[in-house]
Amino acid sequence: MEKLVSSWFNNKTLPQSYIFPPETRPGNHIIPRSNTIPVIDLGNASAHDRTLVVQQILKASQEFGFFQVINHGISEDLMNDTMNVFKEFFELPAEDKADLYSEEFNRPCKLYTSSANYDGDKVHLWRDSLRHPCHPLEECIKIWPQKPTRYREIVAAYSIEAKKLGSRILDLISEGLGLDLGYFGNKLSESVVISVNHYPPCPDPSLTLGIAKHCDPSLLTILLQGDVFGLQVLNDDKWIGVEPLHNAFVVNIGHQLEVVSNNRLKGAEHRVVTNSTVARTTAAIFLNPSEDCIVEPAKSLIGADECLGECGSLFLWTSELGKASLEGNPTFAIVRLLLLLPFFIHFPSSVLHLLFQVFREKIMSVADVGTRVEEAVVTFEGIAILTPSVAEILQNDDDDAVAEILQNDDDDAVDPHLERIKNEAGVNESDDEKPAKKDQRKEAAVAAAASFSKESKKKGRDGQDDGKKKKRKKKDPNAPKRAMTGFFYFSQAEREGSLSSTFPIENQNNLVTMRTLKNHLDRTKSLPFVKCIADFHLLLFLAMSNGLGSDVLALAACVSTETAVPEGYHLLIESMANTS
Ligand SMILES: O=C(O)CCC(=O)C(=O)O
Ligand SMILES: [Fe+2]
Repeated sequence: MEKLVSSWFNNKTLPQSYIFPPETRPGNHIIPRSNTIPVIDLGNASAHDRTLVVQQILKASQEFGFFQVINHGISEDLMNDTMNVFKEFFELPAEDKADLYSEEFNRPCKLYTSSANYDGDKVHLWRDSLRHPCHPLEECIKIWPQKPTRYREIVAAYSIEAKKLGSRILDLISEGLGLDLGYFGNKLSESVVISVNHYPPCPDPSLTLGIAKHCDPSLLTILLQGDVFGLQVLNDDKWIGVEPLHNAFVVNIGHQLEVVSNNRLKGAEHRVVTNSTVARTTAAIFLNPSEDCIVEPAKSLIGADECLGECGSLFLWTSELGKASLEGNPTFAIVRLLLLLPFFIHFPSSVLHLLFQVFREKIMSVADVGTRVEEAVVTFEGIAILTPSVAEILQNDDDDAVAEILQNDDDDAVDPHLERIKNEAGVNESDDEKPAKKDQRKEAAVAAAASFSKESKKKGRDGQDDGKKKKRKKKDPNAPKRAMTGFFYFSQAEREGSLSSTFPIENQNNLVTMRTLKNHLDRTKSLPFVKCIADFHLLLFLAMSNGLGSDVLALAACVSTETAVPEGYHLLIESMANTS
């Protein structure tokens, strides 16, 4: 509680831990506040000008990823009441807020400061935040703050209206994209979370940030920004200040909408600067897909030249998006990749798991996370586990194998991943989790287990495709421990940290060339070749260079099963490296 900026900021100079490095701090130059971000009059949307409004929204979403809406149908009184009740909340005496303060990542309703991972912050953010779910209301409202006394009543009314507004805007977007009306309804926008930000006056706004540069991992965000300036959007490499407009909402496209729109719409990076005179309070409503929702590009938006599942298009897609944001903050590039990977990949599921593991580790290791990265990872994991390919496997697979995996509780198991699956499935679980949550987790674990069992049945122990179903033998308790499959090998290796992804990631400071490849091969030459190439970024680099292209799939399969790389590929890669 004493870590909250609002608990200690008075009369202090800016502590070192809040000072951003020169390249990311706002500095002293004045960012113009302008009305460049389009302002769209939704009052016109119901009349004959609907098509025009649809076009304006689409254009703004493509060019800026941001727009403001006026005449949106939410009353001025409700907007004012909501803003006031949030301000009053932050002004409450400490003892009235103490119960809500938490540093626990998963606590659904919590008051916290800086990011969701205060101890992991490289630099702290100059903000306190109250965050909680808003839907379904009857369930959520019970955990909301009880003070100020009108909090629940006002925020309930507000969150219902904000969700309705979000759905209206999503309907206009679906119309613009040529999708069925209601395409974004139901699961895609079912989860509603509010994040109330409070930025106290700051002793030196040039050195710190309220929120570091980020892109929202939501589907759509609706922001009540009040009348104090602070939000800036990155456009064409320049920061634009978003002018606070009376009675307007700021709307922005999140990562999930980028994915569904197959990158037709873009989620822009934005940040929050502080000021030295007045506190700023804002409330962002995030419309997110529900946990069990499959998020994928709408079929009708996939062009004829974008062949899903082909390695080439995967890499094209990701590298294009990746490069754009690598220039700024590599974390967000990784998050983008995470969100996109499952839909563009037909790697065997074991390789897919491996990639996820590597990415996850990478995200966690990039310290400059700004905010919300963890949430993106959580969202991603929900999505990843329910990728269409896994769903398909589930439909066709025999349940015996899955059940057997889940019920096998002997603890000589050498498979850390299996342990994780079992834990996720609640085997031996004695906690008091809610049954619905448990069911969801179980489903997810069954999906993960099914994908594993399918792969291992298909491939056999030695990684060769034998196509035949093996009869399961009864287990001999004295038998030696079985060898690990490639999949488990990597899970284990990752746990022990030996699957460190050492091949450099291309970004503006790091140009990855054939020379880089040569250095990497020289450094790892004492290892079997398959281990030298067991690195996602190396595989990515190979896929993007002329010469290997979609053959990288075959290499990835060798990596996943830890089988020898065919001599031809080995020689080809060596000779590519030697051209440096
Ligand atoms: O407070 C603001 O102006 C923006 C907040 C924001 O970007 C967020 O909560 O994701
Ligand atoms: Fe944001």
